[in-house]
Amino acid sequence: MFDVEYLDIPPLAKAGGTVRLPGSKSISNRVLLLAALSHGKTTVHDVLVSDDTAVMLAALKQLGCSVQKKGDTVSIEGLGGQLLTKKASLFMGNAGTAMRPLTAALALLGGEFELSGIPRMHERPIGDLVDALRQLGCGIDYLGNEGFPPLRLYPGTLKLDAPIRVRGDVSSQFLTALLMALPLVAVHDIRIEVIGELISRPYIEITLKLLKRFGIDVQREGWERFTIPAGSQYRSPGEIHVEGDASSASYFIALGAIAAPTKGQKGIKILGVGADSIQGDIRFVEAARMMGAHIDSTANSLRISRGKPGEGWPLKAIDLDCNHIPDAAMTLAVMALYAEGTTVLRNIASWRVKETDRIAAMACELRKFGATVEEGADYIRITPPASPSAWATGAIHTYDDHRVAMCFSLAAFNPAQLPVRILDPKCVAKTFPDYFEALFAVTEAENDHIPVICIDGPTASGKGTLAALAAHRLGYHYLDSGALYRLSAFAAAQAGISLDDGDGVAGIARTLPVRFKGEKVFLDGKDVSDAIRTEAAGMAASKVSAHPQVRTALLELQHGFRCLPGLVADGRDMGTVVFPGAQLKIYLTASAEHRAERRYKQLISKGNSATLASIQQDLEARDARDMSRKAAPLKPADDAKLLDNSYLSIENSVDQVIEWWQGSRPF
Ligand SMILES: O=C(O)C1=C[C@@H](OP(=O)(O)O)[C@@H](O)[C@H](O)C1
Ligand SMILES: C=C(OP(=O)(O)O)C(=O)O
Repeated sequence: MFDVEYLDIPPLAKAGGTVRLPGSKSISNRVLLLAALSHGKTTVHDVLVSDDTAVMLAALKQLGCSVQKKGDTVSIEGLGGQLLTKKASLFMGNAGTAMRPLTAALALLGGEFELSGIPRMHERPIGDLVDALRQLGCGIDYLGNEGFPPLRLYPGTLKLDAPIRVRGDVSSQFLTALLMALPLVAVHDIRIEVIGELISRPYIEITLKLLKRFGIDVQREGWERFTIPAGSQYRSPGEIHVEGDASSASYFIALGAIAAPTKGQKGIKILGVGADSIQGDIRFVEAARMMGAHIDSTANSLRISRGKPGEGWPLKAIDLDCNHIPDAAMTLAVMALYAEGTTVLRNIASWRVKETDRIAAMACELRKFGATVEEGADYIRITPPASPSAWATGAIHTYDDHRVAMCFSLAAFNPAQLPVRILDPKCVAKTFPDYFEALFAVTEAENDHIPVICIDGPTASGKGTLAALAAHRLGYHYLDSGALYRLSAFAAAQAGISLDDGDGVAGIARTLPVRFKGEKVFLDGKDVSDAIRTEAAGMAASKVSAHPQVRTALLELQHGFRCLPGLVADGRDMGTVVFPGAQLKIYLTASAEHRAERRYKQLISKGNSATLASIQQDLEARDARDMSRKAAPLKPADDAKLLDNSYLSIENSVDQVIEWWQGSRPF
């Protein structure tokens, strides 16, 4: 997950490859709760691992359920409809699929419970569900605003003979909650009547299908009346698999529809959902086809490619009732930026009461790209920028809404080739923590568009720490090029090659199996961070780096680190030789005294003996050697910014780098 303040996505050009989707949120949370309510043990495979399922699992544990989790497999020992814990304070985050069904189940099972969430959860309606549960005799108080969480539940006297009426026009989750909870108390037939036009109907289909898997056969008449048969009993299916998330699929379906294919790839292949999906959002496929996407499907996979010019590309605008795909429809709003004509998405009033007011949010953010947007109480009308030059870009505010973050990443394919900034990208953790990693794995940018920040400077200037921290702040990759020389020397020595043998060392350097993780370095999977950071290894590195053959061999290896979304590279010739076209070059210095002092402290803290004077002497000798060598001598690039950190803390140095970087960005 990108745990950064903002993520800058460079202009993207192509897409291709295979995406394996995380598990469906709607199925995961339903199955976890049903497993907890059933008799017996249920093993759930391919469960979604995200914020929304984490709050559900935490609540189930608090309620006394035994939960074993190993990766995306969860085993739950069901409570068999009996709560072991009758008093708890449960935090539901912003998960509607946890808040609403747990409220109903706990209200009916009886006990003293408080259910709360993040501030936005306390603005998301729950009054219709509370009204229905109060008809049943459940004890429920509002702890904040009337009609909204947080709630206090307490035991009441259940009245189950009259039909239960529930409104269906604000959220289908209220009906889902009742359908999942009422089997717990179905001593005789229980009737539910839906008042008002039921929205988001396919989610009720998911509920009914999963209830069936757990032994409950709900009878229904259209969308108005549902009956839970007397004597219904939850039975664990033993093992159950969760499909990939069809709403999450929408971003990659859209990607295949708008991106030119990468060489050798036939568009995007999605594994985990397909024609057999029980999720309503699979019908996003139909909408994407209407807009021009080519989509083939199997039972549980999809393949998407962009239409030929004039036959599906640019996309065609659509006018669509999206009530059946409320979540995935947000993706259509961004696809509309690439369509000819005006797209209208209708019957989406529920957008206003989700993670944020999604109609207002989408309108505001789409306008940042130059689109003309009209919003109504229950629709949004989008006309894209008139020409490539009319496109603009901006920092996309994400309102703690995972879908806003995910769908606007697709704006990086804009024809003006502008980068897109996603603020607070970690909000995707609600349903797809590794969304951006998955996106970058199947997208390509033109090489020059992938940003590189170079930090060059003499030994002990602190450039490694600075570069690693700057990379961390920006979510960029990090290349410690000095380590490559150290690694080459280290690997050559291990292979018995003399450091004076330039060709021999170059042969090793060309295929170094190296990986950086923070400030740690791995060679062939082994952590060699300490082994290559000794003074001796530094001297050896300086020696091998003087061989031009070694520098050439490492050049290609270093270029390979320029990957999406960007790179921070530190070394001695990053800005002058390796990445001469880098977007930002910094030459970091500090006085020899300061550098010697830092190195001295480092050595002493590691238990080594050293004298300040000898360190300073070595350091000056190394500077002289690095600056006077023929191949890529150490010097600032002509366009480098000079940063003397003799009197700066590391935090201040990072802030300075980020400030310069920000200054070069169009946001
Ligand atoms: O039942 C479900 O799993 C869901 C129902 C939908 O909500 P509404 O019924 O409130 O539209 C949907 O937006 C939400 O992401 C998940
Ligand atoms: C509306 C959504 O979430 P929730 O399950 O919290 O309602 C969503 O995921 O788009």
